[in-house]
Amino acid sequence: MKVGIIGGGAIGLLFAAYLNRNHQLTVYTNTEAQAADIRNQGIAVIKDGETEISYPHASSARHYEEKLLIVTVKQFHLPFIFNHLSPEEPKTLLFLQNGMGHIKSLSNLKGHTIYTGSVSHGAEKKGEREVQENGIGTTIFSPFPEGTGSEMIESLSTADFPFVYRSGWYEILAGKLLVNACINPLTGLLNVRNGQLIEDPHYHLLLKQVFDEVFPVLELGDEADQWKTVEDICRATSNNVSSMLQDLRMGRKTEIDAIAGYVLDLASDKNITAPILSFLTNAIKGLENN
Ligand SMILES: NC(=O)C1=CN([C@@H]2O[C@H](COP(=O)(O)OP(=O)(O)OC[C@H]3O[C@@H](n4cnc5c(N)ncnc54)[C@H](OP(=O)(O)O)[C@@H]3O)[C@@H](O)[C@H]2O)C=CC1
Ligand SMILES: CC(C)(CO)C(=O)C(=O)O
Repeated sequence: MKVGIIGGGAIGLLFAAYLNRNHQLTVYTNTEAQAADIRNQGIAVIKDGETEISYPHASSARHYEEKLLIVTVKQFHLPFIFNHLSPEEPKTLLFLQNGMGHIKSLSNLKGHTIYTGSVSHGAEKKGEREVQENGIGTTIFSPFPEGTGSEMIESLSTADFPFVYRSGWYEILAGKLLVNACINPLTGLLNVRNGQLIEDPHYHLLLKQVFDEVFPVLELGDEADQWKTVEDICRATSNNVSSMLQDLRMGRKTEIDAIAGYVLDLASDKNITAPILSFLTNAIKGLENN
């Protein structure tokens, strides 16, 4: 099957390399220079010190031919992508962004079949055509705002790179948002790997304070279960540099607005104050500026 991946970042490169094993892949990059690099030298996936190269097609075109497109750009790139997707013929679109800042605008994207995805793979971009795999996870996909499964997306699934269908996009995305709102700003501010948030007793306390503020805003399931999930993810991704810390280290804009900003807006709608999250948001924005 022909599959297009929009965005040649950490997640885009990882997905392109894995899916290219069984499908005809095209990675749509932001720049022609990156597309040429990928066409000439392939994508290098570094895992446990070993490097594997794969050769999907790459293009910097803004017209996407494939019926299935996986969108792996950051939240703040999406308005540009939406402008190019709107006039396209009906397609199946799978959006893999963390956070929920994009949810309102997805409703304005008419004519396409839309799925949201929650990704638990860990990936770190090491160069224009190099990605380090920090633990393979799962992609949970859900129809948005409602619908059924997708044979096309299901056919991507393999034992070592699974795609799992679950209805109920809100619970899936809000569950991931809770995790990201707790882990990403703190790791960004403290400049620590995810595992340190539970290994150091002081950081662990800070993590719990953020959780106690975010949980009542999102109103998600059982509190003890959700707290355990946050701790488990810190443990499972203990060597990961969170995507927010990666962005800060590379001098890039972070997804703080799509993650903490979304929670703060929701808190304000519900008349809940969230001073710790507000503090963290300003700290991250200050770090972005500097
Ligand atoms: N990395 C991870 O482990 C995880 C990431 N995610 C989510 O996945 C999404 C992507 O993350 P990640 O891959 O780390 O981010 P990156 O910043 O590494 O990648 C985003 C890519 O999109 C490219 N891009 C920007 N605009 C366009 C455009 N118009 N057309 C084509 N490409 C474009 C960027 O190019 P350029 O660099 O030239 O701007 C960049 O290569 C995020 O929303 C993140 O929250 C979710 C789970 C884990
Ligand atoms: C789950 C976590 C925190 C893993 O690093 C992540 O999604 C991210 O870094 O954005």
